[in-house]
Amino acid sequence: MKRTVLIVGLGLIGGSIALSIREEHDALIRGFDISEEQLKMALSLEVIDEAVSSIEEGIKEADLIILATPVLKTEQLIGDLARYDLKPGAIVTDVGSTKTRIVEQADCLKAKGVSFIGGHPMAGSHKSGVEAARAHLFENAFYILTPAEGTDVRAIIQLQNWLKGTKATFIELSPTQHDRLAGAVSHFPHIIAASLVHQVAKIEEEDPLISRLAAGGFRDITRIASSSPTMWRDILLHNKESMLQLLKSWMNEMDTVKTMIEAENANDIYTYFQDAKSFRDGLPVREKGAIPAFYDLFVDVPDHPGVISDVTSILAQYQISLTNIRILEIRENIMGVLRLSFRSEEDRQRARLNLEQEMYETYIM
Ligand SMILES: NC(=O)C1=CN([C@@H]2O[C@H](COP(=O)(O)OP(=O)(O)OC[C@H]3O[C@@H](n4cnc5c(N)ncnc54)[C@H](O)[C@@H]3O)[C@@H](O)[C@H]2O)C=CC1
Ligand SMILES: O=C(O)C(=O)Cc1ccc(O)cc1
Repeated sequence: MKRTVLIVGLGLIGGSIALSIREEHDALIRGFDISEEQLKMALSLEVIDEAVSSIEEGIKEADLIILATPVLKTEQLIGDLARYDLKPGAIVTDVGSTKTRIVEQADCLKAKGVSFIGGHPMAGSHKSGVEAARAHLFENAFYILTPAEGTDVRAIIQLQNWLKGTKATFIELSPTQHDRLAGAVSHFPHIIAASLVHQVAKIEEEDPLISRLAAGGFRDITRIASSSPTMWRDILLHNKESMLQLLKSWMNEMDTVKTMIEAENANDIYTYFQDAKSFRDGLPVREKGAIPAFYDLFVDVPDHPGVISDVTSILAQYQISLTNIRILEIRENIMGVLRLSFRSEEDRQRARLNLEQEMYETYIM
């Protein structure tokens, strides 16, 4: 019997995840959306195999449940799930742009015999809706997972396996670190983009010519102001503390700029732009986000059933979390290589030590 996936919220992200799962798994993909129109569109674009008429109907058989709604809704839906019967061993995840409140709320699923693992694919677009969904939307992007302490490592690996069609790079962060970093590189820039647009809209009331001149840099920096207001309202409300801290330091920053201009301090103004240019020019280009590198360990493995579960159970025994596992070059009767990715250098070294004690050959490139 085919394994079953339920996607709740069939918009840009829910639709893209569904398409990426389809690329790698022969699973039955069912979907639910409060918008009848999105649901019909998802069916006709073959993003899902079946529509369900309620979440309760969809979850009974689901091995994997993906919540892909705006984050306040996701928080509420997790509370609803706790009142239903879920399939034992099922994995529940979300794709929300914030993590702390969602992971806290998911505490209520702990007694349900399922694993909740928070997730955030760090790529997307200002477009909404299933018609914009693409299987390769997340390729080369970071996909952040925020498992709560004590989450079964096997469930994390299973989830990464479900999501391997995204071709994203998985990293694990704590929910608070996630919200602090995503707050600065993703959430706060949306406030700035919207405020620049508001500023120009106000000027337009006096001089309508301005919007015809608003091209080039203004268009680049404000593209994200065309994103879904519902989604960004929810994100700001969820990540309130980070937003307030960032607003405070932003205002200090603007005061510094104001002082430099008032004083006509040419050197300081030059340095301000030069330092920003150097930092921006040095951002990683391959990845779609600016998150630090992860730590890979390569392990030679024989072509033998059970070898992967042996490696992962050694790591689990020493409570070392993996952020990614990939099999490289496995062919019949030939030694293969496992690439294990860790969150920190310390985790990588501990993994190396313990695997070598169990006679595995490891190396770092
Ligand atoms: N848009 C982006 O670039 C990214 C968005 N995210 C996160 O992904 C989530 C979804 O965002 P998008 O797909 O962009 O939004 P979207 O607006 O394209 O899709 C959201 C869908 O959820 C549905 N929905 C709302 N309430 C519902 C409910 N109670 N039950 C069932 N369906 C419901 C809507 O009808 C809509 O079809 C959000 O939490 C967002 O923070 C994460 C990464 C990137
Ligand atoms: O359009 C863009 O560049 C985005 O900002 C996409 C995006 C939106 C929300 C996220 O949580 C992650 C990425």
